Amino acid sequence: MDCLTEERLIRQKLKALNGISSLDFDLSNRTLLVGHTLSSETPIIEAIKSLHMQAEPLERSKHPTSCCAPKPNPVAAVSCCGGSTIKTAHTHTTPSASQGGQLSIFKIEQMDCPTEEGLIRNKLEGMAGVQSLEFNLLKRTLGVRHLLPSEEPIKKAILSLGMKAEPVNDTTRTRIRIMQMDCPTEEKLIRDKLSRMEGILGLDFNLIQRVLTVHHDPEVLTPMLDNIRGLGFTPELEADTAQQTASLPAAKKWWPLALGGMSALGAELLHFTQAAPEWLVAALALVAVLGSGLSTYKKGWIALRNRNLNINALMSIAVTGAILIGQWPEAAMVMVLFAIAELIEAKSIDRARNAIEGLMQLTPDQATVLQADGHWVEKAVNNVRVGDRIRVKPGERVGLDGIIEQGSSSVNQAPITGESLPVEKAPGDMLFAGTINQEGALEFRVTAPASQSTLARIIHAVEEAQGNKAPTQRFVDQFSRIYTPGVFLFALAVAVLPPLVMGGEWFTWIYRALVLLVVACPCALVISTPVTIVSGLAAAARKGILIKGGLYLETGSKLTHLAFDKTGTLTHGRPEQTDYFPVEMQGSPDVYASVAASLANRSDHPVSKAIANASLRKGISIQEVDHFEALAGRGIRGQIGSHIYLLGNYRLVEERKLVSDWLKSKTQELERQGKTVVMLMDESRVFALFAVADTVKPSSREAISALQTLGIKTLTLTGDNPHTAQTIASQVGIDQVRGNQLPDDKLSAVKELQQKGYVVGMVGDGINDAPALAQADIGLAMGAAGTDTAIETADVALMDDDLRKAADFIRLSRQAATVLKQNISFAIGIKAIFLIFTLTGHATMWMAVFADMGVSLLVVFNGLRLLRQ
Ligand SMILES: Nc1ncnc2c1ncn2[C@@H]1O[C@H](COP(=O)(O)OP(=O)(O)OP(=O)(O)O)[C@@H](O)[C@H]1O
Ligand SMILES: [Zn+2]
Repeated sequence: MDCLTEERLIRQKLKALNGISSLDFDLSNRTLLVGHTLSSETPIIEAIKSLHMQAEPLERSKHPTSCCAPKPNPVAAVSCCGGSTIKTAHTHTTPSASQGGQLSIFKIEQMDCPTEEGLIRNKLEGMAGVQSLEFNLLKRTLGVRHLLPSEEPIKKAILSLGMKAEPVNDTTRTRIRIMQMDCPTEEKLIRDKLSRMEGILGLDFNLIQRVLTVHHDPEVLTPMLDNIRGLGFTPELEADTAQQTASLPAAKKWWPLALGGMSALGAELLHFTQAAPEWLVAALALVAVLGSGLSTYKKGWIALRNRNLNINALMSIAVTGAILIGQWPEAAMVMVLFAIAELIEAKSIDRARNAIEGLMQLTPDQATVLQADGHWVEKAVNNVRVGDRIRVKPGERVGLDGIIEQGSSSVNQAPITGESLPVEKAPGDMLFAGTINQEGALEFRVTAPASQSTLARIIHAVEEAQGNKAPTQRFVDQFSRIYTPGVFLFALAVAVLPPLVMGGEWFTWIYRALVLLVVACPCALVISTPVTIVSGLAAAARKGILIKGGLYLETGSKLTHLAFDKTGTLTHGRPEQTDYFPVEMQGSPDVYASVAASLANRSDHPVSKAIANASLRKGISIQEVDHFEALAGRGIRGQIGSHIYLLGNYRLVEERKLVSDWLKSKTQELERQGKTVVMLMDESRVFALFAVADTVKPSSREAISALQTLGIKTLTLTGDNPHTAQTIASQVGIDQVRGNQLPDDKLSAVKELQQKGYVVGMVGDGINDAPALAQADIGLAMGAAGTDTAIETADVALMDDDLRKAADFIRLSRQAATVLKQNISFAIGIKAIFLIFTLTGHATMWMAVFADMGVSLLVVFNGLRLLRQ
């Protein structure tokens, strides 16, 4: 547990347990303090285990606020407000036996459409020892969590489906000799560093041989070596490195299909004109079927052997059937049309896939790096290290993430934020890989290796998102699992029942049954959904909206409420001090200003920053602060000299019973002007009053009205006081306001709406929003480009600070939902029509294939339309 993702997971899991009163996360120490009334810690540990994390109890809490006297036997006792400190180990990169399974990742080149997914799922799901499967059709990888002693049975099972599974771990296992590494201290250092890296799947230390074996993604090799060097070690790659690069699938030959097409046309023509003997027609048809359909037959046979009725099996049966009843030209035409349809579909899916890969090509391969001797050298970006200094010329694309050290320029950040209006950048500002420097030369210091740049992380997240299925996708998968066998059985009945029972003609009814087989193909349905979702995700990414899965893309269309926090979301989050009133005069007013500034200087909270900055600008001196502490939702506390001071809001003054009439009316007056008031006090007196004011972002107003046009109810949940909150809310036009919200209040506000049946999104940026963001149906993070965690933890990450993107997201979601609905009703509608036509004898087989192909193409193109958004 070392990032907000895990915090969120655990929070959601434990919330469901009865008897848990509080959760206190400390990510930096990987500890979690649980306040609970449970008789033992076992349920907590079990719950965490179910998340694939390992929790070890450290001790009973000696928390000062605990109402319990220390117990003689702290472990056995049941306490009224027991606290348990639990240490969790981050294990999702190196799974251990204790979580019940091992994760093997395979690359399967032939697996790129839902047909293959279904085939593999059927085969593996029933297999003893297999626990769960995770498909990623875009990356063509399959993750299998299992209890098997080796990966061989899995590989075999996949091979029996005609596909080849390459274990990802084996393709990139690198042995690194590190001479300085011979004791556990060094092991821990390296383990800590590397296990946090993306793309590292496992670490094996051999301290005797001083060799570290790493299972990793090929592209992280360089940054990994750099990280090891960064720890002061000299890694040497072993000569016998077992590194193989997975071979690309051979390009499909086009001539058999062309030959098949010509032959099919020829057969049809000869048959129609009766210009040639029937055996020639049959021969031509056979050439057509074999030329265009051999691979369909192969795949169909494999599917049938595995008792799976996929499209290939259906087509093989239909075509064979047509041949058996002597419909040669028809069989040929059907097979050829089907092969062409498959080809076009594959190309269309590639287009959706490439839309994401296209994002990656935005970064240049080379960067100009400053050498120790003062020269500038062109280097591959993959070899550039964190800390290197890079130069970008005007008009050049930035190769890596970094912080500007020299020069100023305007930068087009559209590849990251989707906003093509250039942004002014000066020393100290972040620069992102993939963005375009416009008129000035810039020099910057690299802050992340190429593989970990913001853009790389966006692409990675979009790729992962594809594995996170939308509800519609699940529905379609399930539907097609029933639909296909259903129609198949129906076709069987149509073939035999009318001739047997009603004296129908065998030929007619068998033919109709064969047409039904073609109609039974759920291809259009199955294919349109992922294409639509991927297109939606890619279109969003290009606009600077990172959606973390089809689920959120779809849920976005159902949102009824959107909640915002105020600071940094509606406002700029950079308040300025506007007023200062010393309450008690003792010498110069600067005395209290200095005390307040000293405390404030220690905090990152925008209110504190404003107060510290105001004093610093006036040249007021800052003093040493001891025992500094943040008081959530209230303010801060610290010791200066021998005296303890507090700086915080009215709630803090009330709690210390230091309220006076003057203070109350002054505070309210300032708050009504939209200012935030904090006071400097100790335990017995209030010394001074400060007011700070934040400005509303011009885009917020527009964003709120755009949301209201979309019919979304807006509401503000803020830790700030209700008066200020109300003033700011009316400036931007927000419907509802709740002030004085502690993190838990924000969470219950979201919950309350959800219990009324609403679908709630929450936009926030601060720590105080984390619980509410987790509770919301969709948690949106703002300004994600600059922060590491936002991209990883939010459900939807808006790359810049522009709230209008929230409206864009909802609009895109609704479009995607519409396209999904259109596609599904269109696909099912055409099937229904054909069902009737077939039974009444109006449909021929090739019409069915033609219609099926037409529908498939239409729905795929309809899905791809989202890309152009
Ligand atoms: N470190 C701090 N320094 C000064 N004042 C603080 C500090 N922390 C909290 N406060 C006071 O407590 C109030 C609530 O703080 P909190 O962090 O919960 O919300 P916020 O950041 O003001 O608003 P939002 O919830 O919209 O982000 C602040 O408005 C401020 O008056
Ligand atoms: Zn993690």
